Formats: sequence, C-alpha cells, structure tokens
Amino acid sequence: MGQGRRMKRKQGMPEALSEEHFANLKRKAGLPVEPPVEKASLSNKKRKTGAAKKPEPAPKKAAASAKSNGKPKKKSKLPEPEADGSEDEEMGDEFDLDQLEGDESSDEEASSGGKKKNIWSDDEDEDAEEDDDSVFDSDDQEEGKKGKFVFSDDEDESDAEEKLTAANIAGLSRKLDKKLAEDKAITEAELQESAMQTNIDGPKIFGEGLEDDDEEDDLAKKSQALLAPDLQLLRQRITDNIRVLDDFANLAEEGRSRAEYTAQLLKDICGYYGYSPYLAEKLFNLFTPREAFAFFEANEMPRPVVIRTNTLRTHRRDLAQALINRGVTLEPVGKWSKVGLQIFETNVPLGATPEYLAGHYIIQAAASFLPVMALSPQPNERVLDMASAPGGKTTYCSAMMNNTGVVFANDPNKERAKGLIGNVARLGVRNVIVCSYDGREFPRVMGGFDRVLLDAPCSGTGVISKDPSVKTNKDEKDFISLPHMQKQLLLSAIDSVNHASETGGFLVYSTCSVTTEENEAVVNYALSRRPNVKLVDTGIPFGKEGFTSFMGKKFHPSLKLTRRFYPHAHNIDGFYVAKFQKIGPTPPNAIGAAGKKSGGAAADAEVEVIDKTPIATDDDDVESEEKKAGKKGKSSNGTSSSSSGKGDFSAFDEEEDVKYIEKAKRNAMRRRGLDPRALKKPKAQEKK
Ligand SMILES: C[S@@+](CC[C@H](N)C(=O)[O-])C[C@H]1O[C@@H](n2cnc3c(N)ncnc32)[C@H](O)[C@@H]1O
Repeated sequence: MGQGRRMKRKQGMPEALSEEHFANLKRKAGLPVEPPVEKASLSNKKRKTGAAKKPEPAPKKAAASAKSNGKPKKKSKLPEPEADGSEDEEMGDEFDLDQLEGDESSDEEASSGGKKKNIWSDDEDEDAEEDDDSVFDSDDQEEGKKGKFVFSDDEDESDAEEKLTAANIAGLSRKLDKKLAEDKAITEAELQESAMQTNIDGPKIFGEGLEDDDEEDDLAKKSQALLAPDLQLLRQRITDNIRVLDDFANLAEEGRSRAEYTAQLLKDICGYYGYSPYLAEKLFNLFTPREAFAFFEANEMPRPVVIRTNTLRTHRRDLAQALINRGVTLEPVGKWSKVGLQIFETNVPLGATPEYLAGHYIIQAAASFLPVMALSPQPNERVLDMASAPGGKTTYCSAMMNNTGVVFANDPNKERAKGLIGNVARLGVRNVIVCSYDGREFPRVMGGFDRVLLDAPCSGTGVISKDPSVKTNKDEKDFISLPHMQKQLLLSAIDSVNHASETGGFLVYSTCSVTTEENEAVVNYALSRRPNVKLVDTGIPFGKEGFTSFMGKKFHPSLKLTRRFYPHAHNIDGFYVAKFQKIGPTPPNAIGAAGKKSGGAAADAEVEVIDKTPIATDDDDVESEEKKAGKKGKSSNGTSSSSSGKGDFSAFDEEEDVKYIEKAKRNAMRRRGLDPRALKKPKAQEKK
C-alpha cells in the first residue's frame, strides 16, 4: 500500500536511487549540481576483450538509451541460459587493466584503507586480478568477522558513473510514471465496477455460513456453476477476515470463533490463489494472518530478474555499462551484493547477448547468492557442492575462489549435470570437477572438504511464483519423504567436512522452501545426531531468524542463527540458510552416517565413518600430525606444548601407537586401492 511500483519490484532492501540522491552526493562532495553533461570519466576505461573492442561508454548514449526506455517497449522474454559451452577462457585475462587501475586502484585503496566505496565499486576493482578476497561478496565475511559485508557507498563515484546511473534511472522513472498513470486509470475503473458489485449483499461464495459439509460443498458447487467465483468479493472477504483476526476482541461477530474465521480465510485463500487446502494451511501457519496474506500475494508476482556478474570474466560496472548500451535498464541488486544486477527492462534476450555468450554473467535468482555468501569459500580450498546442478552456486563458489583450489560439483541427475557443465564452460570456470553420485554416498566417495554446500532438493515452497504447480502437487507424503532425504544428505554433508581444516570446517545447508519440516527440523535433527557441529552466524545482513519453536515443537535455541528469506519481506525467492561449523571429528559410532542409499532402517544403521581426507605421503602425515599437535597444544597465550603435556620426548604410549599404526595400515591399503575396512575382518576370515 502506497508502495511505488518500482519499490515493489526492487530487490531486497533496496536503496532508493534518484537524481536527487546523486545530486545530494555531489553536494556533499562539494561538486556543482548540474544536469548530466556529455563528459565521461568512464571513457578512459577502454577495455579489450578477446572478442571485438567494445565501444567506449558514453553517458549521452546511456541517457539516450534510458530515454528510449521511457517509451513503452515490448518486454523481451528471458530465455533460459543456454549451455552453449562457448569457451573464451582467456577473455578474463585479456582485459586491459592498465586503464582501469588509475581509477580503480583507488577503490582498492579505499577498501583496504576503510574508505567508502561507490555504488558500482564492488569486487570489480579487485576481483579479476587481485588475489585478495575482494572478488567476493563476502570480502569481510571471513569467519570471526560476521555480518560484515562491505556496503558500497557512492561517495567516491565518478561523475560519469553517477550520470550513467541517474540517466538510466531517470529513464526508468519516466517509464514507470507513465505505466503508473495507466495502471491507476485501470484500477479506478475496476474499483467503480467492484463498488457496484459489493453493494449487493454477499453472495454465498463457496457456501459461506452453511452448517453441513456435504450440503455446503454441493451448494458451493451449484453457486459456482451459476455464478463464476467473484475474485473481487473473495479478496474482499479475505481482507475483511484478516482485519477481524488482527483485532479479534473488537471486530469479531458475536458467536463466531477465531477458528471459524480462520477456516473461512483458509478456504478463501485456496479459492482465490489456487492452493491445495493442505499446503495453504501449512504455509498459513508460518505467519500471522496478515503476513500470510502478504506471502500469498507475493507468490503471485514474478520476482525481479537478476544476473550475477561473473567476476572471473568482468567487473560489474563494465557489465552494467555494456548492457545499458544495449538498452537494458538495470541497477545494483542491493547493497548486500557486489555482483548482482537487477534487470528492470530489456530489449534484448538476456540469455543471448554477446556478454552472456562470453560468460560475463549468469541469470541467477538473488536468493541463490545467499548460501554461497554464507559459505564464503576461500581461494585454494577444497569445496564440495553436494547437490549442484545447474551450477549457479558452484560457479559463484569458483568466482569467489578466483578459480583456485577445487570445487567438486556433484549431482546425481545426469541431465541436470549437463546444464552444470555448460555453465562451467561458458563462465570460464577452471577449478570444478563434476561428479554424479547420490549425495548420501559421501564421504565414502570422498571426504575431508574445507567447506561443503548442501543446497538440498526440496519442495520449492519458496519459489511458487516461478512454479505455481507447487500449490497443488505437494502433499503430506512429500513433507515426510523430502525431510527424510534432507536429513540423510545433511549428515553426509557434515561427515564430509574436515573439522581440522586450517581455513574452513564449514557447511551451509539451504533450501528454496519455507516449511519448517525441510528447514529447522532438518537442522535440529543434525544437531542432535552430530554433537561435533554447531550453528554459526550466516553473515548475511538481512533475513528473518529461524524458528526456535514451531507449533509446539521446540528446536535448539541456536536455530535462531539460521536465516529465513521471504518474497513478501525481502522481494527474493523464499529461502532458508543455515551455517554449521564442524568442531570435532565424526564420532566413530555415528548413527545414520552417510553412505546408506536407502531410507528407513538404513538411515538409522550404524555405519563406520571412514576418514577420506586425501591420502598424504608419509612425510605429510608426520607434518600434519605435528601441525595438529602444535595447533591443539597452543595455549591461550600462544605458547606451544605437546598434546600430552609431556614435552617432545614423552614416553611411548602404546595405546596411541596402535591408533597410528592402524591408520598407517589403512592408508597403505587405500593407496593400493583396497578397502581398509577389510582390516576389521576376523582373523580367521583373513587367513581364508
Ligand atoms: C535445489 S537443486 C540444486 C541447485 C543448485 N545448487 C544450483 O544452485 O544451481 C537440488 C539438486 O539436488 C539434486 N539431488 C536430488 N537428489 C539428490 C541426492 N540424493 N544427492 C545429491 N543431490 C540430489 C537434484 O538433482 C537437484 O539438481
């Protein structure tokens, strides 16, 4: 209500961008405030790519294109990104950064010196070339620096960029104003019409007020047949009932209980939005009635189209300029991301622009940036993306890692994995190994990862605007079988993390669903089965806290650290993100540990957890054991002592030796490709 159209479409918690905004910035900076002129400091930022030289960005052109945006245009349909596989791996390296550096290194300095950054000053300055972590959204997201995403400020922005953005936005505003006026006229006409209808005293939509269920259904059907359900009236009753439920003591009719109002409301929601009663109730219960209404409403609207800059190939500001030159109206997705661009309008299919084909961006929902930001993979790490196709998050991990280290991108669905391979190729990602296992086979397949992402298969209740079939095709069975699988996958994911990782030891669990069964209940289960993990802050600067109790169920208090995202509250897909830290080795008798494919009993069977950390050479072994001893023996004041406390020359400890000998034997067997569990076989069997 009262919310502008643009604001409605705007991503997350957007910052209003207007000419006035930039004018204010200029005033602050002591610059004259004037209408846009045709001077572009961007013009000295010539870029070479492996393909043709790009035309120099010119604000005039930008303004012109923004102007043309002011005219009503047919919105282009956004095709699915193609797995075209067009490889131009070297492009990223061929940018002429000399030109950039004069300008952009100042941004780097700014970032390192704590100076504020401009609105386009993201990663771009540093990411493609520098190997500090500024390529990432999570510059300051390293563990221990929670919630410190750098918020780019515009203070340092050059005039041209301000004008560029202002012109782009001005064009957009004009267009939106026009559209707004048209919408207003239509709404007024509709209101007049509905006012005439609401004067008629309530047709009994769906048998309102009738006692007997069968009779009610019959009559409801008849009345529907006679009278097409009047959506206006239905909506009116929905809002009326919400108002009553909001202030029940004062507004309820005498003799009508809260339960009756709620039942009526749910029924109307099913009728109006087309949900199955089962799902409508499940989703309704997550919120207050008013918020539930907002949620259902938001599911009827498309989420903004967002692209993620591939920082392995380009910088966000260059990409923005190139797309603006093609007539795309866009702006940064929000301060929380340095790589996202929200697309308002485009004349060109975003899945077929030269920039797309050259791998400069990927079309990716803003919400799916979040798990990766929370994971915050670091350069040179070993990362597992357990359910990775089609690779939006995998390729973001790679960009954050600057194409170093290795990301194992797993997905058992080979068809989907093709899309993943296509994206990996197009985006010039070189540190990914694609594999295709059931995630529950980890860590048997491989373990010892610095970080693991489990973006689990889910019911999709957070993405109903994209897939409305969810409204009716998910039933009780799904909310039993999916959580069951999610729990198994999560235990496998936990067991695949190396708790002793020098840089990591983290796991992110995410879903694009909002139900507690698939989120808090799964995470709570994992906490109860794995005392060697704890929840930590996701570092994401927005989102609602996870539930610590829900409909009589109590969850661990630390569930508060997990994050829920909603379309109505954050204008992104519904999403859930939980971040774990692994603080100790997997208990040897861990119940329900990974590897058992089937559900049911398998999930509860005792499974030996095998250390799948990459096999080190004997020397490495010694070194890493020493490292561990050193690490663990470090006292709080930083002095080091041996773990036994007996100094370097402590007496032999036979028990401890047995452990090392066993481990060495197992390693030796694995080197020879044998199953180390054979060691456990009874001697008699071995002799045989
Ligand atoms: C939410 S999607 C992943 C999206 C992906 N992370 C991305 O950002 O592009 C869930 C994926 O889980 C995969 N999946 C289903 N069952 C699985 C299992 N048992 N183990 C691992 N992955 C599984 C599906 O094939 C699907 O691609």
